[in-house]
Amino acid sequence: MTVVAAVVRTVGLTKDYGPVLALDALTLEIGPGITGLVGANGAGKSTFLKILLGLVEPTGGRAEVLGHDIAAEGGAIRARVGYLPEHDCLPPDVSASDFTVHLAMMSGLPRVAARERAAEVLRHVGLAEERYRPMGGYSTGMRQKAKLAQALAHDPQLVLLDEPTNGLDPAARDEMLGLVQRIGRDFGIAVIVTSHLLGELERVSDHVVVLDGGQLLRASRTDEFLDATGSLLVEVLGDDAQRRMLEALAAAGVSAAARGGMLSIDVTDGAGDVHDLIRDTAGDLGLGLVRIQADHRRIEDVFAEPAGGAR
Ligand SMILES: Nc1ncnc2c1ncn2[C@@H]1O[C@H](COP(=O)(O)OP(=O)(O)OP(=O)(O)O)[C@@H](O)[C@H]1O
Repeated sequence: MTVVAAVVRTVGLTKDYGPVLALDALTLEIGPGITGLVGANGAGKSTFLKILLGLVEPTGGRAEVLGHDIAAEGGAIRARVGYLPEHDCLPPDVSASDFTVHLAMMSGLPRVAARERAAEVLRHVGLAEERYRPMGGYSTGMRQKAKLAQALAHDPQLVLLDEPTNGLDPAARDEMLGLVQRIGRDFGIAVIVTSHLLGELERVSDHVVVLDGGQLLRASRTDEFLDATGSLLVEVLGDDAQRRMLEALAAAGVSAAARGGMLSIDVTDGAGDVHDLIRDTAGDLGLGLVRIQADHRRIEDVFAEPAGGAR
């Protein structure tokens, strides 16, 4: 059996910025693959990534990245890890090509190899055409791609992506999530990607880690996380559709509640049976069944539950 080493391991990792406790004794292990790091604004996600890179010093605890101790081996870590920072960091007068070549050379690649590598990563992120234009004229989506390209320039084993979908419209967001998925699945690079939206990360992550107030709220495989939701969202159309559907389901012993224009239906006792029951009930009542979908948990719902894992 292959033993898969942890990509990141922390023990009691703590960071206070004076009175603000950004990370509160965080003990955590992150494996290979794509890990979504989720939490509300201020939960400590950016601080966590910056500590792993040696950009911020912890006030307590310890951490290892790819088996290297952050306190003693920052150089070795930065040589193997790529970073997409949350905030804008691109010089406006420089092209994505020059920027990426420059960073690849700073990481130790000779000029010719750096040029080849930059062209390759810029093509991967979809900036082949525009790569010679100054980045000041780029759209937000293009800027995020340029930030992603520089994170990949030195062929890292792990990339830390801080809110890569921030400020993107839905199409650009989908494209960025597709790129994140390719980096993890096709290139075999471990990815830790943050967002304040669980919904978008569950699509691409193998694992999800939820931080709240600098503490670990939950860490599990994404499919376990989704299973734990235990409910379906159902949309029905017709006269007084929601009330009639709720009554019929209650009579069949299934608990359900109205949520916005949808019904949230408990399926903890067997999703297959409940699917059939919903379809048949809507049919019997002469209602149009528009859709049945898994009830995707929102971050607020996770925070509303007691800490300590799945229900
Ligand atoms: N340099 C700093 N000085 C003082 N407080 C800070 C500093 N950086 C972060 N904080 C505080 O630490 C807490 C955690 O911030 P952090 O940026 O790590 O969270 P986050 O989950 O990444 O949120 P966001 O997405 O808003 O950046 C917040 O309360 C923040 O205000």
